[in-house]
Parts: sequence; C-alpha cells; structure tokens
Amino acid sequence: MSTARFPPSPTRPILNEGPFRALLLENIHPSAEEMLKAEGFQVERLSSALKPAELAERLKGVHLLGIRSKTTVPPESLVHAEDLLAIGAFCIGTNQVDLTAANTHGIPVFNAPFSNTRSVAEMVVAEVIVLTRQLFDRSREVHTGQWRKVATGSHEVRGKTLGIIGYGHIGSQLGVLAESLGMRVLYFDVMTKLPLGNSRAVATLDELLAQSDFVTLHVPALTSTHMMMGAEQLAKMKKGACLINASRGTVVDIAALAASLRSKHLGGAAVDVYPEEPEGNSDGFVTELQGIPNVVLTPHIGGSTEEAQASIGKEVATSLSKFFRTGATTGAVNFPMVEAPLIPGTHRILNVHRNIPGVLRDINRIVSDLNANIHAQVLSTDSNIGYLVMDLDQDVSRPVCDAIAGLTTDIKTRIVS
Ligand SMILES: NC(=O)c1ccc[n+]([C@@H]2O[C@H](COP(=O)([O-])OP(=O)(O)OC[C@H]3O[C@@H](n4cnc5c(N)ncnc54)[C@H](O)[C@@H]3O)[C@@H](O)[C@H]2O)c1
Ligand SMILES: O=C(O)CC[C@@H](O)C(=O)O
Repeated sequence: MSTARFPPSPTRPILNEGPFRALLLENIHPSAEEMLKAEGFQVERLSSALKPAELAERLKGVHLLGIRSKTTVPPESLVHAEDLLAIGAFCIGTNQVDLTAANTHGIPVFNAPFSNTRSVAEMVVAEVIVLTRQLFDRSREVHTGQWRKVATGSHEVRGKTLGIIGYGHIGSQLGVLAESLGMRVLYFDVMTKLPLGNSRAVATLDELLAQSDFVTLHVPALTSTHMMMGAEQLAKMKKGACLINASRGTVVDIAALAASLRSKHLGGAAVDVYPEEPEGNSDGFVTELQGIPNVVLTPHIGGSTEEAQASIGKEVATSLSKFFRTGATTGAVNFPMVEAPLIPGTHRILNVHRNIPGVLRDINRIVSDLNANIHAQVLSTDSNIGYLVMDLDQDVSRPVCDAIAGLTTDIKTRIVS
C-alpha cells in the first residue's frame, strides 16, 4: 500500500449529466453488464486484465471500473481517473488494488466478501480426497493404458486431521464440510474466532503443522502472510502430509514446496494460486510444481463456478449502482461508511475532501453565503479523507457544488439527483 498522496486540486465537479461509462475487465459475469446497462451506463467488457500503464489510459472518462484478481491498480493507474467514481473487485481479495491510493483519490472499492466462499470450500474438500487417494495420478495412468491397482499411500479422510490456516469465511465453511466427512478440524488464526462444530483453535502455527494430515491456507495476501509457508514451515509438517493453497500465490514458497514434495517429505499438494499468473487464458504457463506426482494444479478457479460468478456479478454491480445513485459506501473496503436515503425534491452533493480541520466550516460557509437550506448532512472520516453527503434544494445545488469543487481541499465532488 502506498502512503497518502492526494490528486491535484481544485477539481471540476462531476455532474449528473452522463453519458456514464463502465469498464469491466477479466470476463466479469454478464449479470454485471446487464445491471449497469439498466442503470444507463455504457459498458465496455474485456476478457483479460490490463497492465497498469494501459489501464491508466483506458480509465480516461471512465466512471466505474470492474476487475477481478489479475488487474493491479497501483497509484500510477489513477493519474487520468478524474471521472472514476468507484472500483468493483468482482471477487473476495482486494490486494490487487492500492487501497490507500484509491482512498485518497476519493474512489471507494467494493468487493463480494463471500459470494464464492462455498465454491472454494467445496473445491478444497474435493482436493483433500483426491490427494489422499492419489486419484489424478491413478486416472492419468489409466488414460495412458497403465493399470496400477494399489492401496499403498491411500487413506480414508475419516479421522484424519485438517489444519486450516485462516479461519475466516472460507476456512470456517471448509471446516464444517470437513467435519461432515468425519475429519478432525484444527485452525490457526491471528484473530479470535468462534469455532464452528467441533473445530478447535490452536495457539501457534507450529502446533497446527505438527498435528495436521492436511494443511490448507485461507489467508489474505498481506505483508504478514507473504511467504508464510516456507522451507522451515514445510519441514514442520508431518511426513506424508499434504498442503493445499487456494488463497494467494504469495503465501507459499513454491520452490520450497517443490523441494519438499520431490524429497517425499510431503505426500502431495493442491495449488490454485501462483506468485505470477497470466493476465488471461493462455498457453505456456510454467511452475516448478509441474510433473511432480500427486500434485493437483489448477488455474485460480477456486471461485470459478457459475453460481459464484453470477452471485458476485450481481452483488458487486448492486453495490456500484447503489453508490452511483445515492453515494452509499456500505461494503466499501477502503472508505468512510455513509448510507442515507435520498430526500425527494432535493439534490444530493457527494464530496470527498482531505481530512484537515476547517473543511466542514468552509463548506458550510459556502452553503450559508448562497442562502441554501441543508435538508440533511452526514460526514464520515478516516485518517486521510472526509466523505460528506449533503441534501440541498435543487436550485442551489449546482453553485454550491461548483464552489466546493473549487476548494483546495477538494478531492472529488459530484451531484446526484
Ligand atoms: N482461489 C480462489 O479462487 C479464491 C477465492 C476466494 C478467496 N480467495 C483468497 O482467499 C482469501 C481468504 O478468503 P476469505 O473470504 O476466507 O477471507 P476472510 O477475510 O474471511 O478470512 C481470512 C482469515 O485469515 C486470517 N488471517 C490473516 N492473517 C493471518 C495469519 N498471518 N495467520 C492466520 N490467519 C490469518 C484473518 O484473521 C481471517 O480470519 C482471500 O483473501 C483471497 O485472497 C481465493
Ligand atoms: O475470480 C478471480 O479472479 C479471483 C477469485 C479469488 O481469488 C477471489 O479473490 O475471490
């Protein structure tokens, strides 16, 4: 995350005059396009991600941006984003966006916090069984005419221990499914969590690694989780245990995992996420894990079910359109939260400003100098910005909006009616 650097001000207000444009990347589900078109947006959809420099160019005149996990949004991507009102991360993870940069540019980021949770949990349960029965290797053998009927190294999952690192939405949902198979569930989290069913928290990561037959990672990509599973941690896992990573590729040291598998310390692995991933569907992907027995490799599809993608498309598009229409920031991951019903017959001014003393005084002086009546006013702040939602008489909204946009503390101001 960057430190707070504000865009140049004063700015020009964004009026409710359109045409309004949305750019959706990475094959976002068609339900999002349908919803935004119904709101009057011109929608451009691309199947792949964009690199930061290209994204910066494509954001000129764009009001809503939709991404998934491949498109990164660093500060340099926002240099031409004067019109960008919000970013929708059509997924759970938001680590691909510089949230501080978006915040200081007055851009809330909305995600779908649990629309694909079940999809990931079900895939991981399947991988536990696939790995413990070495199903992919047996199937690959029969596909090539080999008949290898063996029980050695194959086990039931009933009574085995699943160690979950990160007991959040996915981890806890996974624990419930694993218990339904008769597994013993342990979890390690840096926060205190309510254990579901008979799952049990362990105090340290080492304790989980020492006891688990399967270790599965469900943590966000943070500085604190970067390479948290390295050679030292892998060596602390039980001999023959399996590792599953469907979180982020930066969490596991792939080279150390490959070495542990080749040395037969670990009995198998399932990996869905990688340190570097292609921007779109392509050929030629390479990872050190290719060719190692009992290793399941998938192309970041944990959340890729029709049900999850449809649900994500609707959920994030709903957040974006509600923000566009009313300024509601409920659910935004990087913004002060305000949600207020529109007042019939008024215009609403949405103002994002630098959070320094005197801004509200300056704004209210503008309102009083124009003899405007404030029907409603809500302010919420964080360490960088203030977010003000103000409902005024329609005949004064434009001059008030223009004057606020002229303040040197202004970041983004617009009128919704
Ligand atoms: N492979 C996929 O397609 C796919 C799909 C969805 C989510 N994900 C990834 O999975 C991650 C988890 O998703 P979620 O919805 O469960 O998130 P969540 O925020 O509900 O849960 C994450 C949990 O990890 C814990 N945590 C953070 N740092 C930790 C640490 N150092 N050690 C142990 N626990 C730690 C948090 O306290 C939290 O309980 C997402 O951030 C995303 O990156 C991947
Ligand atoms: O679908 C994607 O690109 C991301 C899926 C997953 O990693 C998420 O963060 O929800």
